[in-house]
Amino acid sequence: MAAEKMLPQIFKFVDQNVESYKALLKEAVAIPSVSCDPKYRKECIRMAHWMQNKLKEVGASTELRDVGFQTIDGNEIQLPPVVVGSLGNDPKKNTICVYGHLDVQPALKSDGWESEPFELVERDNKLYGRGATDDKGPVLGWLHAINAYKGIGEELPVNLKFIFECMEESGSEGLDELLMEKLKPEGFFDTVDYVCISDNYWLGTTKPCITYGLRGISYYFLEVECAKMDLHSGVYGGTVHEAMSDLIYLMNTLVDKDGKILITDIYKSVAPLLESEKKLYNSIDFDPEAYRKSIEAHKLPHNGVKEELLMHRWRFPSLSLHGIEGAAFQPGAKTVIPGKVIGKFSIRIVPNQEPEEVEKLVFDYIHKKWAERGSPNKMRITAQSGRAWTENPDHPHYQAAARATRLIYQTEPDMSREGGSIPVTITLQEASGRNVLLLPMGAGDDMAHSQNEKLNVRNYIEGIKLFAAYLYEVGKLPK
Ligand SMILES: NCC(=O)N[C@@H](Cc1c[nH]cn1)C(=O)O
Ligand SMILES: [Zn+2]
Ligand SMILES: [Zn+2]
Repeated sequence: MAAEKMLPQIFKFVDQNVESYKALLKEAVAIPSVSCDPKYRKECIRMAHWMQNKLKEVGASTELRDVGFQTIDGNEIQLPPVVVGSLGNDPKKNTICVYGHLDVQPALKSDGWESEPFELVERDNKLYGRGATDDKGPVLGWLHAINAYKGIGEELPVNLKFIFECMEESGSEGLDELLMEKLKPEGFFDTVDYVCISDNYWLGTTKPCITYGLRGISYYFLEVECAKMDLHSGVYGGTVHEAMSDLIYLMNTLVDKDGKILITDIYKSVAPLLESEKKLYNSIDFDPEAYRKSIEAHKLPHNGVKEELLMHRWRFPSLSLHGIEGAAFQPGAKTVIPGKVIGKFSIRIVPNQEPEEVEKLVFDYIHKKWAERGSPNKMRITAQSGRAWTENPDHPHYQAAARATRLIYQTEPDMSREGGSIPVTITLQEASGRNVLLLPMGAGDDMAHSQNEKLNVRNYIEGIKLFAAYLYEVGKLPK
């Protein structure tokens, strides 16, 4: 069927099935697949099985690939399997490899959610729930787009390959090895022509974008131990070198009040800013004041200048302090000296910083500061890292995605980069040797990782249409 007829029929089909799309997202959100907490590991495994069944229902052949174990505090814990699948193998059609993740960040109602985080609730045309936008909604979007072709009795315009994991929020453990040491030698990528990931967001709330860069992440666990147990501060205070004081000292040496990272030589390998690149930021649709208001921040750094803010989000590294395990974080005046505390911080790394080089700089710096501190306590630092990624946005693949976006949103998408990280992106680029593209579904105010994460009904539904149109446009690219 010609495009002029087929796509409108698909869009109509999507509009007629909105309630079933919401119901499926509700089912997915109800599985608390929190990957960072071993307590929820069974749920991550359940999530992988759930996804495998959903893929089977759309006709894909699938398998669950074992990626082994993770060591936490000396204990081996089973990693969730990776869902690998394929749908169609017509040699005349292009093949797209779609990646997404079904694990989520932790969430408790008591963190400040207005409703239960693992119960999808609709308020004001927004679907609230942990994972709604990151990344369960977009992953389900692919299933719905495939189903829409089936629903109107049309063949898919492309072959599809799928990689869905349940450990992305925790460093994608085991996935790189699966891709490079198993799937690639087995020939999984031999037929892949394009790679597409929908796991990021628009820059703002109205204008769609297509994304060609991600920062990497280098995440640190900084542990200080002063005693084998927690101690009464009235009984022991004044008689021990406290772990928490040491940790706060170390953490306070990392970054200044304006966000400048204080680690020696950390900026040395950051790619220099080219004159041609500077111009790109100018044309991006980004309103610093609306951004400030959306997070209710008092003042933005870099004097709130749009270009500076975008550069510090996309192409310069940033260091964030995340929290302290073992600290008394609950309400109330707990008078304890923690025996062991683990400080958590991360650096979003950028081209041309390599994780190994950054880790070495951080370890050397922390050991130097520790020596200066002269504490008798035990200190240990460990890291897990993923690389930054950039792609060529002038590729026909990006032009196809731009055509699909224009069709759905009647506007030219911004070509954006993203401050967040999806560690496997660069591995997919290397494993396939193909152009990789990020096609976001959600809006910039979706509050992924935060309280009251949501996905606008409009973004979900138009996003499904966008995926269907993208499949069509890539189907038209020369083989
Ligand atoms: N939507 C992508 C995303 O949120 N990725 C995480 C990845 C992560 C978390 N911990 C280590 N890596 C991110 O925080 O960017
Ligand atoms: Zn994500
Ligand atoms: Zn995330």
